Amino acid sequence: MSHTTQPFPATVGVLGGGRMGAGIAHAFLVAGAAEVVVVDVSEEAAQTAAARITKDLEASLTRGKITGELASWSDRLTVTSDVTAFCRCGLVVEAVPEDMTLKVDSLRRAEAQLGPEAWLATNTSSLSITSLAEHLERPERFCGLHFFNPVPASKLVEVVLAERTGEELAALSPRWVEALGKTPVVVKDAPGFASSRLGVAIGLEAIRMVEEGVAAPADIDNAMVLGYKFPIGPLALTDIVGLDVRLGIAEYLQSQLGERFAPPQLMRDMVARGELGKKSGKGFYDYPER
Ligand SMILES: NC(=O)c1ccc[n+]([C@@H]2O[C@H](COP(=O)([O-])OP(=O)(O)OC[C@H]3O[C@@H](n4cnc5c(N)ncnc54)[C@H](O)[C@@H]3O)[C@@H](O)[C@H]2O)c1
Repeated sequence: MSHTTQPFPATVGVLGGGRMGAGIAHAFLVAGAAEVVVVDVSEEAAQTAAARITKDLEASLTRGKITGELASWSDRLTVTSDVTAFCRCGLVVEAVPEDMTLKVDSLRRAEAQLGPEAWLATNTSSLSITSLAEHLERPERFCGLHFFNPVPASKLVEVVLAERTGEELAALSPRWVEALGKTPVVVKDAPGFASSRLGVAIGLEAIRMVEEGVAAPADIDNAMVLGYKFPIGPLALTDIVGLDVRLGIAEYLQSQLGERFAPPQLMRDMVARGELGKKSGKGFYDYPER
């Protein structure tokens, strides 16, 4: 697939090559970006990110989602700890951990490398895009692109428009999402956007039900899957997202929307014990083979 047919910039940057960043890099590569530049915090983290993206590409090849030699994809991928590599990007998507101070610092460092015509986006799950934009030089060129996990298999991307997001970007960004083969949902910047607010509320209530001994995790999940046609139960989904990630989002929503988002003690205890869900091998369920 040629990048020239795509509405997104030919060279796309991703800041933070963790679970989401690697998936976002994979999505732009597969959709035909001429180059994807991933920047992580250290050389070691960059190597881990490169291995993660290569593994995703191999999986897509094995499943027949993409065809050709691995090299034809990996040759268009640059992974580095040097943020100046963003200077050739027309769009950078930030995907560092969910921490306001870290996000502001990271976005400012990325923006400083970009040309005046380049676009900047954040993959934050819950932080205010309008508040993040206050720290940027060009807030009109900044929006939220909220990808879902796992990125290759997820069809949804929330396009979050902040108060100062410009009209040009508001018109362009949903077209980028469509070019990735995904469906854009355009939302106004509000705590939790359209998805996390409701998804986290259901997840927290399910955890409170485990805490109160109402039912076992599998029974709570089955009630929603079989009774309400959820594709996956709220506790299994919390395991996939990561309890630590969800705890951070819940704390933020609590601060913005009130006590109904207060994280249950069980959730705090599990995070403190390192039971983070699928990625740690244990959450509400056990994952012997990660
Ligand atoms: N995990 C999910 O299900 C999910 C879904 C949607 C959105 N998000 C959001 O995506 C973002 C990333 O989440 P994740 O699950 O990929 O986290 P993660 O911990 O897997 O990855 C974060 C990456 O950022 C890197 N990093 C840390 N500090 C950095 C810095 N200063 N500069 C560059 N890189 C740095 C880390 O080394 C790591 O590779 C968060 O904002 C999260 O809320 C997560």
